[in-house]
Amino acid sequence: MSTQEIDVVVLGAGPAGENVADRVVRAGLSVAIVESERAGGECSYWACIPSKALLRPVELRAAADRMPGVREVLDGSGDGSVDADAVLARRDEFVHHFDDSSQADWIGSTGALLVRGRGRLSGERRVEVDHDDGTTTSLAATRAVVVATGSVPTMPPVNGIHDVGAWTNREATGAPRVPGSMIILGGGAVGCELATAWRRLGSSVTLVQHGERLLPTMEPAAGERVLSSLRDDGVDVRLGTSVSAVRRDGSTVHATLDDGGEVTADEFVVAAGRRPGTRGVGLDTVGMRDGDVLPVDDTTLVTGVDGEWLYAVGDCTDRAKLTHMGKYQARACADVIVARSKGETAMLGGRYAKTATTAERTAVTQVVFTDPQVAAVGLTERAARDAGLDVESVSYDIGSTAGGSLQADGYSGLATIVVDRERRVVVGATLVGQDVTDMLHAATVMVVGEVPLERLWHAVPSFPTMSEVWLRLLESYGL
Ligand SMILES: Cc1cc2nc3c(=O)[nH]c(=O)nc-3n(C[C@H](O)[C@H](O)[C@H](O)COP(=O)(O)OP(=O)(O)OC[C@H]3O[C@@H](n4cnc5c(N)ncnc54)[C@H](O)[C@@H]3O)c2cc1C
Ligand SMILES: NC(=O)c1ccc[n+]([C@@H]2O[C@H](COP(=O)([O-])OP(=O)(O)OC[C@H]3O[C@@H](n4cnc5c(N)ncnc54)[C@H](O)[C@@H]3O)[C@@H](O)[C@H]2O)c1
Repeated sequence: MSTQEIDVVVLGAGPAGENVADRVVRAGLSVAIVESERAGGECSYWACIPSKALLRPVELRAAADRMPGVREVLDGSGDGSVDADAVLARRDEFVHHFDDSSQADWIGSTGALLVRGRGRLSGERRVEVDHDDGTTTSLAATRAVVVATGSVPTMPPVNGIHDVGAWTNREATGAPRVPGSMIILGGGAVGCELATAWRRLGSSVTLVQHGERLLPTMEPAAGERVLSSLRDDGVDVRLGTSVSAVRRDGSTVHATLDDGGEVTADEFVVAAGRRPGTRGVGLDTVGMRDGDVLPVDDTTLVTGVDGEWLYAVGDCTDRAKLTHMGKYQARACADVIVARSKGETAMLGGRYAKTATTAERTAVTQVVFTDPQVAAVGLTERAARDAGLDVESVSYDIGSTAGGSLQADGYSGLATIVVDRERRVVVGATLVGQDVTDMLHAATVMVVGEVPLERLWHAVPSFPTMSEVWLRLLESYGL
């Protein structure tokens, strides 16, 4: 078997891997990117894109129902209904009917070489790719190997879970028709978004979350408001319990809850978190354990492996498992590889060097597309206190701004900032409400820029927009 030499080999053509490849090629290095399923990764076909394609129509319909003069001309029903078949058809367009040729063409257009097959490390700077036809390609990376193999769903220890045809995010975002009913296990972002979408598309939904809160890593108000909205929609939310056993009896799944109760449905959906997709990736050939998280430093270099040649980006690092954060890591990773290849290592230092993933620790951003939406950046009050910061948080009702009251009748929303009292800067912000997603970036700039409150005072929000809430928050803090 001959070995092909190439500067950089990337394992996995999800959003993180693709972005490393694109940026490294643009800097003049040669790149092979290995993909075992579809170019574009989980995000494009079974995660971000199809879920948002399901959510946007039901969100828009709910917004229209909050707007007199619009709701009356829709269909007169005012019941929040949408044409589910049309929604599913549009979802199918967004995932290109699972055809990845346009993504593959894009990779080709960057100048990177797309290698179809399952890649695995086979020692220092070596990668072997097993193809479907039984052949193997051997690659030698002269500069670097980047692992970007994403994540896979966690299957909790529930008796019978492997025998009931449980759905993961794949079946749950790709369902060809609206299921009559479903039980969703897990009340994180996946569980809450799927419950919102499928309930409003017509399914009966039971959501089981073992903690006392939905969206437990976010500010408490986020989970509380999403809980209240899901219950108003008719979702049966069970908090503080889990499923101990499941069994399928014909078309019905029976789930036994920890408290002894039983719920039944057509489908059982697992949304209980994700673990790094590193099984069979050959980590054992470079001194790590197969299936482990890939620990990285702030420059995305894998720690504990000598020679500065192995990097990891995206979900497989088990940091913030979000597409945009994976792409942020990817940009840093590419620039680090290029800098090392040119011997320009002096530029690698510094908290705000382009090659540092500082925001991973201080300014992770996330939008959960429930109704209300939740948009958050940086630290929650609790996380800030746990980090030893002296903080105070203030909240303001977005519906009390003129922009909020114009946005929808009875607009309900809450904005919260977490202020570092000593430095007088915002270290975290959370917005909960209709149409708040695009307000997040203002908060992100505040947090990353560490803009002092006294300077923020001069960032005058336009009237009448919901951004006036930023001014009201400063006033509430005492400015
Ligand atoms: C239902 C759902 C909704 C989500 N919604 C959002 C959202 O709205 N916004 C957001 O920011 N994030 C969202 N996420 C998270 C987001 O999908 C992930 O953070 C993102 O896909 C991670 O990108 P990645 O490139 O690290 O991995 P992936 O997208 O998982 O891509 C990894 C790629 O590597 C390939 N691969 C794996 N092993 C090998 C191998 N050995 N050889 C070759 N190729 C291999 C895989 O086939 C895959 O194509 C959502 C997740 C889920 C489950
Ligand atoms: N819009 C977005 O940004 C978006 C949307 C979906 C997913 N994602 C990302 O994808 C990743 C995976 O999301 P997720 O929601 O699957 O994971 P998660 O870890 O965020 O949430 C899983 C939830 O399931 C609960 N849980 C775990 N085991 C359970 C059990 N046995 N019984 C009952 N509840 C149980 C946990 O308490 C937790 O609340 C996350 O990192 C998330 O941020 C992002």
